[in-house]
Amino acid sequence: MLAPIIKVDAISKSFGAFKVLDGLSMQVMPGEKLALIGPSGSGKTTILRILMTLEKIDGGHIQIDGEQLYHMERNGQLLAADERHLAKMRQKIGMVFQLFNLFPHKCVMDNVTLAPMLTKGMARGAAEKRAMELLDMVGMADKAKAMPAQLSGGQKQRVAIARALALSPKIMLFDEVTSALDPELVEEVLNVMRKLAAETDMTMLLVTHEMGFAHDFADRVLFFDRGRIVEEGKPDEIFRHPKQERTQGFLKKIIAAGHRV
Ligand SMILES: Nc1ncnc2c1ncn2[C@@H]1O[C@H](COP(=O)(O)OP(=O)(O)OP(=O)(O)O)[C@@H](O)[C@H]1O
Repeated sequence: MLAPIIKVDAISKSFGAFKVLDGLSMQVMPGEKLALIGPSGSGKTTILRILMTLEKIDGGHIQIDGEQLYHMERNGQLLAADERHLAKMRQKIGMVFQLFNLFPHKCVMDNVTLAPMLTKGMARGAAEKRAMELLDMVGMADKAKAMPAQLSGGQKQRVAIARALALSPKIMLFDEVTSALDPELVEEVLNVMRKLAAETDMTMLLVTHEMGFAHDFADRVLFFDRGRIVEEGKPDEIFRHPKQERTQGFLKKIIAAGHRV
């Protein structure tokens, strides 16, 4: 039996008095392509940031690739995080953000090679060779010497994807990666993600408001509402035959706004 690569068990997370995640549990199998959908503020970004260790949890358990991310005390409190352990776990995961977050003063090539050289001690030559393969894969090999400011949003995002892949993660997290793009640039980024999904066996989690893409891309769709997963299923089940009223209401609004689901 294949074991889940991500196991989230009853986690909670509050920002001040506001409970963003409320006993959230989910499991992801290796190689699965998951879409996380749901209303604004339902906790989708927060769970990705937690998996990436950019946010800590208040309670619950997370296992990634067979190892606990955090250790808890008996009373359920988080023990002080072991930074070396977290750094090791973080290398299993790549994340692409809505706003690219490229290093503005570094060229495309240096953006991609920095992490492998710094965190894995990779030699420059090997890091550049790998970076060129990745830039080629996202169609950006001819821009290796360009600075981020010279690129379109779609090009920046494709570089950000190459950069996230440079540490050869087992899991890739995509947080609304096309939301900040002009409409005509969305497709070039989605095409890279389609290619990644088709050509690699990476586990991919995608937070998106592009329901049409979520439908085509995902093996399984999770519908989030108020910090919990209210419904999950295959794309056709969720998009064509949602069972829960809240899922139905959410999709109705999306369709009424003229979007494809
Ligand atoms: N660092 C933070 N400090 C305070 N509040 C936060 C922080 N991060 C997120 N929140 C709040 O937590 C809630 C959930 O945010 P989250 O970004 O996870 O939702 P989301 O489902 O991804 O929404 P969206 O689709 O709008 O991105 C929001 O109300 C947000 O304002």
